[in-house]
Amino acid sequence: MEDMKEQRMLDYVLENAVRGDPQSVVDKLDQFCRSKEWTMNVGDEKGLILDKVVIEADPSIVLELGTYCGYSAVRIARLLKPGARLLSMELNPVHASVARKMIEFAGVHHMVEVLEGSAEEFIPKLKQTYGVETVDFVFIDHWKDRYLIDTKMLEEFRVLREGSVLLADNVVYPGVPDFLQYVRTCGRYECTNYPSHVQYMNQEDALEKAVFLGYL
Ligand SMILES: C[S@@+](CC[C@H](N)C(=O)[O-])C[C@H]1O[C@@H](n2cnc3c(N)ncnc32)[C@H](O)[C@@H]1O
Ligand SMILES: [Mg+2]
Repeated sequence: MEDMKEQRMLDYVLENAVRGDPQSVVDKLDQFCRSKEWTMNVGDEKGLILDKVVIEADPSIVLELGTYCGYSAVRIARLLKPGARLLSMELNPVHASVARKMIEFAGVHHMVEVLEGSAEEFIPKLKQTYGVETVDFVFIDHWKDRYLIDTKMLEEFRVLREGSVLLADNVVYPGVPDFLQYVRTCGRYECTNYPSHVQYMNQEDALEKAVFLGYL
């Protein structure tokens, strides 16, 4: 693992950020990606949109599909109110391990739980195993061919409530046309598009907010 960029990114944070200060962890992650190696964190530019949508939603229960190294988990957690929970799902055990260390260093581990495995595996267990009745906010940022399937699973297992906010990354690049078409046309969501750029690059990208209207 020492030769992986995820480990180098973690080491950079451990050496340069302030323990217990989530903003400094976010800042040092962005600094690493801008000055050393590109990684797939949502990044500082789209991160400002993520912040705005989280603040507006003021969620108590948050789901994240795709933790990677914990950048967005730390970014979201720093905005949550006391007692709020973030459950973040990550398929890759190396990523999950780095993320847990990042989250612990940032001092937000009391509100963030990394679930190691696929979203498909955890969504059906949210109510019984994790005590989650419904979620207030979902950040969707895992593999792009899973956005639509896992969104439909969130509906099927009644994890969404009227007003639940989905925020999906990368809807332009690399793009998720099946997901976008579904949320924009099925009648169950009110959608807003937030144009931006791919993290740490000039390539156009966007986030899509889809507010669930209920099981119509
Ligand atoms: C773009 S990265 C997430 C970036 C993270 N949200 C951030 O901004 O810091 C996508 C992550 O999703 C994970 N992943 C892919 N498919 C998944 C699935 N079906 N369930 C859970 N995690 C998945 C990948 O291993 C990868 O770490
Ligand atoms: Mg992304």
